[in-house]
Amino acid sequence: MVKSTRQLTIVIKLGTSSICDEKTHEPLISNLSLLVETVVKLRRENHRVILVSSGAIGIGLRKLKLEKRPKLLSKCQAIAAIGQCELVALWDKLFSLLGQPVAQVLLTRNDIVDRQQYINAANTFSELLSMGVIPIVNENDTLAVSEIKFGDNDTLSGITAGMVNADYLFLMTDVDCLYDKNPRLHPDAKPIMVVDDVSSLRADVSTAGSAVGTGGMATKLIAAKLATSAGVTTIITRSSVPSNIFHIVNYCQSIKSQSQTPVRSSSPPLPHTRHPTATSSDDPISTDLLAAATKLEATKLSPSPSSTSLSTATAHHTVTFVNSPTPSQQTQSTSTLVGTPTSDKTPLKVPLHTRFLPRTKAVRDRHFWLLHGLKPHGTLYIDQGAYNALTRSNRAGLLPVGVVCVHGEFHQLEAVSLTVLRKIPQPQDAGERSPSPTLDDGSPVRGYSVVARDVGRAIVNYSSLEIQKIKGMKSSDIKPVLESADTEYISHRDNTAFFPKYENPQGNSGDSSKGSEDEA
Ligand SMILES: Nc1ncnc2c1ncn2[C@@H]1O[C@H](COP(=O)(O)OP(=O)(O)O)[C@@H](O)[C@H]1O
Ligand SMILES: N[C@@H](CCC(=O)OP(=O)(O)O)C(=O)O
Repeated sequence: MVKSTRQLTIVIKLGTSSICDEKTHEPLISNLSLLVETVVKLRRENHRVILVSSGAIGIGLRKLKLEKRPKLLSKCQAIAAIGQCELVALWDKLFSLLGQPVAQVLLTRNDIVDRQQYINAANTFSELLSMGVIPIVNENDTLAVSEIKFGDNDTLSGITAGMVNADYLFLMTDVDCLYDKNPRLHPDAKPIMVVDDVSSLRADVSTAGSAVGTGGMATKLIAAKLATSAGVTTIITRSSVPSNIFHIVNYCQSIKSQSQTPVRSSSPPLPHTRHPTATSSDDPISTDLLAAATKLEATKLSPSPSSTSLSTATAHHTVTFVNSPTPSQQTQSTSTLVGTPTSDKTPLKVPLHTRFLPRTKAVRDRHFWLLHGLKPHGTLYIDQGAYNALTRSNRAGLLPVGVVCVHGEFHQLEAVSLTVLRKIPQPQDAGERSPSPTLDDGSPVRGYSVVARDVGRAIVNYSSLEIQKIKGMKSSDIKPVLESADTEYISHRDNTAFFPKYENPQGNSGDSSKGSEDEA
């Protein structure tokens, strides 16, 4: 049972490797049944659950008695169509045995690029959840070609979790957690228990996973980054013991409630992970991470004044409670429950998992959609003045004067990525020798250097061709140059959004703005 006084929204993503056998592609009926039991228990406790289920292609392969995925896209799409039918029938059958209604939701990226359709999808989820139904989500593989594909269900689950403002996203897979390297290839891989910021994580996720899975760990990290930015606690854990979800949620909830209360100065030093080998059993493992994690989250809840600025922007610290266990710890770890006492002095029993901490300042609703629902069709390179104007507390829109360079071809009302450039100061004295500005850092313009790439998104009011003509100009020049000017803004402030790391750089009041920001 989940010890939460309020209703939680939990998104559970199950990868292909957890749904069907890697070689035979036979459905893993016992796994699926256990998951169904867990989800139904959560429902009976009044929590809201969404299942993101992969497996259409795997199940389709088995139905057609094919050994592996064909290379041809249209063949894969046909197989997915066959498999999806069987997959949802299987889920429906299992949930029906326990009287739980389900609904199928198939999405492509294109479906959520349009704001109204995004809202429609969010409203449908909301209705289904309030009816007590379990939405079962998959990518609509039959329609999705590369340009309009999420590409993997990890990303889709991250977007779904953000869309419904979930409390938890569980990425259930065939390993216990994230390791510092692939445990299938490296038996000495070390588990990573808590991640504060995915961007600064040091783990090798470059190697592929199971034969049936799509993205391996790399796409799980993308999903974790996406979901945590929306305030969703994200967990990677093994799928074969779904009831672990209860232990993990209880553990996280108790950390949350403890982090609201002052941390005692007698908190023990940061403990080490206790885990025998990289490829562990399914037994729940207890750790004594609670106090340390509580301490960490208390720090997050009352952060010290930030010293982050754009030019010096560094990622938050990453906490990876990683340690090579000594042989004595190895023996101890599987058998002893060493939870740090909670307020009621009960040790907590926690199965192995990786927990990605949610951002305290969550990106929600329209901003989440701008950053993650849209697909950028090009890049606008803006100067630092424009960046300051767009991110200060009384945010401005983007004017032509702040745009230095345009890359890609796009139409009006399409989305672009934003990159910030800085002008390299030139020596006053012409005789003074200084390094001539170069394009070494990948800057598209001589005399400028790149401060930060892909800091945010903007929906533009002018096409790339039009912006090429008016970039660097005053707004009053738009009409003479383009012969018409619907708006002075290249992008309205409601149509721009910045990733959390770049959202509010310190000292960016906009007061000292010059040039573009004067106008903005
Ligand atoms: N650093 C890592 N830590 C854990 N697993 C990793 C890591 N790097 C690669 N992997 C691989 O990722 C796999 C899980 O991804 P994947 O096969 O796509 O699963 P799913 O079908 O559940 O999405 C694991 O089986 C593992 O082999
Ligand atoms: N939509 C595809 C799954 C794609 C996918 O992301 O698979 P996985 O990496 O196993 O979660 C299918 O249903 O087969």
